[in-house]
Amino acid sequence: MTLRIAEIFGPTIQGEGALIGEPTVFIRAGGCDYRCSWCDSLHAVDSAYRETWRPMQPDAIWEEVRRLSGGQPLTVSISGGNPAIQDFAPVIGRGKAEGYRFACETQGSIARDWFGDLDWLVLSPKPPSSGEQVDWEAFAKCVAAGQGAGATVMKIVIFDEADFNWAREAAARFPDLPLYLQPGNPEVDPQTPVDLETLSERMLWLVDRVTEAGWFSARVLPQLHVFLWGNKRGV
Ligand SMILES: C[S@@+](CC[C@H](N)C(=O)[O-])C[C@H]1O[C@@H](n2cnc3c(N)ncnc32)[C@H](O)[C@@H]1O
Ligand SMILES: Nc1nc2[nH]cc(C(=O)O)c2c(=O)[nH]1
Ligand code: SF4
Ligand SMILES: [Mg+2]
Repeated sequence: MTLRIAEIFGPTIQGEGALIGEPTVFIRAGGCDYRCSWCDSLHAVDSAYRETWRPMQPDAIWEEVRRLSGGQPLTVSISGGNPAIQDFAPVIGRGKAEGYRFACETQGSIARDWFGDLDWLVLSPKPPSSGEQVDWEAFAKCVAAGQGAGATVMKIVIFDEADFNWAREAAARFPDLPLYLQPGNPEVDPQTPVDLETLSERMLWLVDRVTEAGWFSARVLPQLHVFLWGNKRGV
């Protein structure tokens, strides 16, 4: 069995959500069933990049993670694209046998049995600004598939007032999931430097909105890696 892999990189730090700041190696799967208007990982989504995705056996993927981490167990972050398109069970199995932990980032459109093998399942339903429409039945199946997982959390990207209002309703559907909000980064071209002032303004706006609304169950975090490295790949 081979998997389509866009990149494997690290160790770096997890820049988003519940595990922010934690050293991690990323496995980025190629291919996505969504086309978010502001996707910051188009090189793992757009079929124009297809020929850059490597077909890899689970053993080869695992060897690369082990090499990058020097054989020292850490948290492996599986992202994409949508990693749920493919079967990561064999990779997770190999890693867990060696004491590694696993987190996975997915939009929650496709449920997988292996979600239950994860230490962290990060479900990131997409707000209106993405141009995508959430299938809440499929999303609920992802939550159910993650039951055996160490923890399942929700992470929502917010660009504007419409996204904010949508996020409040989305969060209310799953009140038991710990909730992370992150401001959207409007500049996703790897060639264009990010404007730190714009990012700070967006973060401040979101903090203001959350506090004004008395939304005290939410945590608001920036994309730390974008502040540090902009849209550079492989970090
Ligand atoms: C690139 S996606 C890959 C995993 C999966 N497809 C998903 O969307 O959850 C990883 C995370 O980056 C977030 N993201 C993508 N583009 C972004 C942007 N322009 N600004 C802020 N977050 C973004 C997504 O919402 C998701 O939470
Ligand atoms: N450092 C770092 N943190 C991240 N958190 C989520 C990422 C992703 O693209 O899935 C990401 C990424 O690409 N780099
Ligand atoms: S679901 Fe994730 S990887 Fe797919 S297009 Fe949207 S942000 Fe990008
Ligand atoms: Mg990213």
